[in-house]
Amino acid sequence: MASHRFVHLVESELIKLTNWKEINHVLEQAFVSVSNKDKSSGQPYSSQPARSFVHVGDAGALLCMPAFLGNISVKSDSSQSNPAGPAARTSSLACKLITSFKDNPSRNPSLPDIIGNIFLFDETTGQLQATLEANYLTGLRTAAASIVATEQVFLPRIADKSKLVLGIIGTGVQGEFHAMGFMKTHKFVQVKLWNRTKARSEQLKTKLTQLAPNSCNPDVNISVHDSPEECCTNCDIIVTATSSSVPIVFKRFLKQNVHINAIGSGLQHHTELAQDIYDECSVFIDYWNGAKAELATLKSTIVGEVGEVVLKQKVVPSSGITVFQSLGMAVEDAAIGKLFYSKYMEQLNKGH
Ligand SMILES: NC(=O)C1=CN([C@@H]2O[C@H](COP(=O)(O)OP(=O)(O)OC[C@H]3O[C@@H](n4cnc5c(N)ncnc54)[C@H](OP(=O)(O)O)[C@@H]3O)[C@@H](O)[C@H]2O)C=CC1
Ligand SMILES: O=C([O-])C1=[NH+]CCC1
Repeated sequence: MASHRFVHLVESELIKLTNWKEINHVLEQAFVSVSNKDKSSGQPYSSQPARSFVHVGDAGALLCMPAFLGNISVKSDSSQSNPAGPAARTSSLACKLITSFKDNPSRNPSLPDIIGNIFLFDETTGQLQATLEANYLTGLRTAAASIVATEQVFLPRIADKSKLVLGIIGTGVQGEFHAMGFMKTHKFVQVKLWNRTKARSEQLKTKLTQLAPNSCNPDVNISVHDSPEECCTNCDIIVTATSSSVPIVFKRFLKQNVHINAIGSGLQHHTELAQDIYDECSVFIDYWNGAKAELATLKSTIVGEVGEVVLKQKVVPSSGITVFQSLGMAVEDAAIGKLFYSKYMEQLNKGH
């Protein structure tokens, strides 16, 4: 067997390699890959079954998320050494194993709700190439998925993009990654925060205030709110990132043209928003295979996959409420795993 080098990438290493534009670029391709049914089209393609769950009583679950992602560029055309040429294409074979144990944050000492690793394989030989700690990467890729979905589904209908207000409902790990990713890549005049435990949204406000000078709007106003209603008022874009099994956002809280990225999961993956929102909105999803399994009880109009929008196979509404119902999918992990591994190896080969 050919010898090969195996690496384990820990969070401190991954933090140094983080670039939101590159992450959004590979996430967009992950979306495209699941909607592209024509391998010869020159677009990314993928193979990804619905993920499997092993439940540990009521305590938690182990999720197994394998995927193959073909014909992706980990660098955008503009960021490669020869920007005039097409970005080099590669592929990624990966499996994320991740546990979710809802009581972990309240343990002493506290532990994350989700704990995972991405296993990255050589796509020619099948050898294990790398393992990457996946708590940080799951935060990044879930936020990037919401950012790409917002760009595709919502921003085309907004004429003036200079006065946007962002609301974050649930300022845990995911809420924090979403606030940071959106502020790094889009201009907001205000970022509004609400969390069940208020101290946690105050802490995030402090972090975001420090980040603001390096965000798209150094003068952004960051505010903490006492109720989900107060937080959602006047928001253009909302992120719900809680483990609530009962609705916390209702239609009466919302502006007419709002876009919601609903990423949290309680007993079901669609419990954070009230039925009166689902009765009226257009829902976009990450992948049909997952939605058939995990959104079977959702009563709403599912328009299509975000990748179908990128490929112009589905049209987005020109007004009204839109929801990106994010389940999270294995190709997102395969994409971000390959991006970070490639960047790490490139630096290693340059002798850094
Ligand atoms: N779609 C996707 O791709 C992904 C989805 N997720 C899901 O996102 C959610 C958040 O994950 P993460 O940020 O890592 O977890 P954290 O434990 O860091 O945060 C959980 C958040 O949920 C809040 N919360 C929990 N229960 C309730 C409730 N009953 N009412 C209101 N708020 C509540 C917590 O508030 P408090 O601080 O008061 O406890 C906290 O803000 C989880 O459901 C997770 O499964 C995670 C990864 C990927
Ligand atoms: O996609 C993902 O990694 C997860 N979705 C819910 C918990 C973890």
